[in-house]
Amino acid sequence: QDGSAPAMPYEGVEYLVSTTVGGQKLNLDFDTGSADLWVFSSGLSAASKKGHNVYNSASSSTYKALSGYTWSIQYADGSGASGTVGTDTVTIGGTSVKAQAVELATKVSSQFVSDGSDGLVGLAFSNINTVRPRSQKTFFDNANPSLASPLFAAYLPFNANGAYDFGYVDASKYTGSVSYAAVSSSGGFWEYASTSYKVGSTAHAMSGTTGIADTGTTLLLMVDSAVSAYYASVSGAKNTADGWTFPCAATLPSLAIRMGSSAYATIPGSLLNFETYSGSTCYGALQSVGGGTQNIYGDVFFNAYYGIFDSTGPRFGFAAI
Ligand SMILES: N#Cc1c(N)n[nH]c1N1CCCC1
Repeated sequence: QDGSAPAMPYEGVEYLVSTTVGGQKLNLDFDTGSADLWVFSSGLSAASKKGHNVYNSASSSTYKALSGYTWSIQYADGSGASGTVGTDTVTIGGTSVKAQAVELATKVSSQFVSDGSDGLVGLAFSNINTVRPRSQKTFFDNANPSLASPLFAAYLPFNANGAYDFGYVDASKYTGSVSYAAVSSSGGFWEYASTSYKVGSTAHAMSGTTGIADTGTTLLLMVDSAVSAYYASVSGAKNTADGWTFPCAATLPSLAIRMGSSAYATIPGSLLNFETYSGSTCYGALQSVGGGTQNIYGDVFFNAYYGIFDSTGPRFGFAAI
């Protein structure tokens, strides 16, 4: 049951995909960095529901409660949500899963109330799903057996409509050839070795570092050694309390990231200026991951590369768009 669903850019911070849950339409944030499918539900306070589409299990004829099951998730950015669980039919583009675990939010943090999404579709590995007493499978894990090829792909062009393809690689969405990085899923992420990078044409080691392909994060978050080396080449760059800024007039070098043991993915300088910070000062799309040795390659990466999440291996494929 292959299919493709449009992904609409929202305020430059995420891409939303129209998804039906029990016949009810919601705009969900597809997140390859987490593994819970959760939705704004009728059980939320009126204040939390403001501005959102809300799923009401009582009006779905195909909803089944999972009695006594709960979920609670905290994201690295401090946001979070929690609630109860049931199953329902979830349809994304042409791909449908009956009895998909749907996590009903009865509490959401303020970041989600002011965000454009009506919930998330987690597409990381099911071993990090938060449902208790028994963890639940992701939409991709459930759909996988019905797909022609056991994979899905993310096409997220900068400030333009993109797509998530399920079950096939769409050759019309990229140029050149696909390179692959071997994935280790033990941490629950689409994680691969990422042990060097280039600022412009100058290569630097980044030993012992990995990267995760994370469509639920907006920016490129990397270890401090790489971020400092990058901005050392940008005159006027400063590390402020809010993160790295630089003069908007600066010419930004490209950043090539080694993916697995093979090829580099090159992010052009044009994609590394995220937004105006204040006046003629701009804010970088490359920021510090804050600690540890795991880089988070978010939407900015996907603005330059079609990403293929292939459960054979598993492996992560990338091809320039
Ligand atoms: N923090 C964080 C985060 C991440 N690393 N992947 N997805 C995230 N979120 C999805 C919704 C809010 C945060």
